Amino acid sequence: MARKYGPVMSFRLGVRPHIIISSPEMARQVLKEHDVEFASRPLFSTISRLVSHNFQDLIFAPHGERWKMLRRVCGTELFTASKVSHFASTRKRELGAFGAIVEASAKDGHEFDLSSMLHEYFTNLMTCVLFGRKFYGTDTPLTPEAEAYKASWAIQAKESRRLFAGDYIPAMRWLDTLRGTQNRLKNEVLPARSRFLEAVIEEHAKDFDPENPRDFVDVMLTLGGEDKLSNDQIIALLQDLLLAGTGTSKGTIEWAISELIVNPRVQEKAHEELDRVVGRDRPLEESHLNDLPYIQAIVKEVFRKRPIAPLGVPHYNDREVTLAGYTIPAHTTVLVNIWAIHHDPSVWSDPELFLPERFLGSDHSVLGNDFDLLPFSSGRRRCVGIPLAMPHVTLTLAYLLHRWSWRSPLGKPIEMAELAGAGIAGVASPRIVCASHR
Ligand code: HEM
Repeated sequence: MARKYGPVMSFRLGVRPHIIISSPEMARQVLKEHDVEFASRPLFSTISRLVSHNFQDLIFAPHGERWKMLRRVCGTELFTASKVSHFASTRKRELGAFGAIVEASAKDGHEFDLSSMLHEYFTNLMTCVLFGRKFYGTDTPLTPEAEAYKASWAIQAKESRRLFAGDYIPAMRWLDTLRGTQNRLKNEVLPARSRFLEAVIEEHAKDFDPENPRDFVDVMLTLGGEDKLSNDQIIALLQDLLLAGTGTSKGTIEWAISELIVNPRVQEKAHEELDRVVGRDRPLEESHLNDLPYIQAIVKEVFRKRPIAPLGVPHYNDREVTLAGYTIPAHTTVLVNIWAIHHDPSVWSDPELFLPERFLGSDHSVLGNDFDLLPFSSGRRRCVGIPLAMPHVTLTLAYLLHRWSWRSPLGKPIEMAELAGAGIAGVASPRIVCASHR
């Protein structure tokens, strides 16, 4: 479509005007030249209320004072280099627990469902970093409140895949009411979330040490002055970080392992590098990652070929903007087609091939400075979790390759189709794989 209609395509969905941007130059204009003007978010009544915890969060916040405060808290308190290294021991512990599960499942050449294991591992990793609790694989049964909270996630995931008629044609809002979404939201999702997370915050408040925070809730409780967060804001932020920090990393690793299975030459080169730098008899440590340029190139190539958020997160302009000669009316939803940019043959040679070598010796960055590589987007709304996402993804992939060789079960080739839903381009079917110990 991008090739047929050009780098700026406009269309209407009901009452809402949209544009889709599909070239690096137009992405630069939107995310850099006109960064402030396009820095807001469209509000969808049903779904926004659901995921934003009654419009208290960061991801869906319009560009304004509340967004600036939450973003500042993330940048200066949560995702600093020192906080990220503070959680290295949590990463090591959770990776070890995940490794034991893979080891047991891979025994005797059995096939197993890597997708559900990754889901549980990344959820545990994030909930430990956020509030020091695990939801999967614990010896102690979950409390009824924790079970209800976990169940509310499944409802949210299901509801957020839907399109709500009333968001596009206000006269049809009755249809959404009839479907019962508002009621499920009011009566099940929001109360379950509040009950569990309120209790977590109260428990933390009893005995936290500001000098030695155990997790993000402790850090948030130490904030004062203009950065002081209400309990509702803490809940909304925890919800955002859990939402943004699990499916994205899980999906990226699923694609990485899939690409390595269908590209055994690349997997072999990755094994060679790991054997040379780490060796098979030593455990892989986070400190090895800087010495693994080929693994890093694989991660970049996965981000390029399989961007997990192919249309990013929608941007929005509160005022009319002139963009490269086009008049973009106020209240337009702006989507940057990251997928099209990453597959543009005028920018990338053989874009359909999986070639990590294209990044060896190149200073191409995924941080939003190069507008032809935008897995985390760019500008003021760029992903705030990059400092955590990079070690989560790179360390997990290096660990999985260091310990095992990966292949598809005999007679069951890996399905490489993409499944788009709620803005995430996940794998179309769970990754059923075999792994042999190296
Ligand atoms: C593979 C991993 C990840 C990818 C590819 C990714 C990608 C993205 C993208 C494309 C956006 C939209 C930026 C825009 O609107 O222009 C975004 C926003 C965001 N991401 Fe990530 N992300 C990842 C992991 C994480 C993690 C681990 C966290 C935090 C724990 C996180 C937190 C956020 C938040 C809070 C926003 C909203 C920022 C705002 O609206 O100001 N992400 N991410």
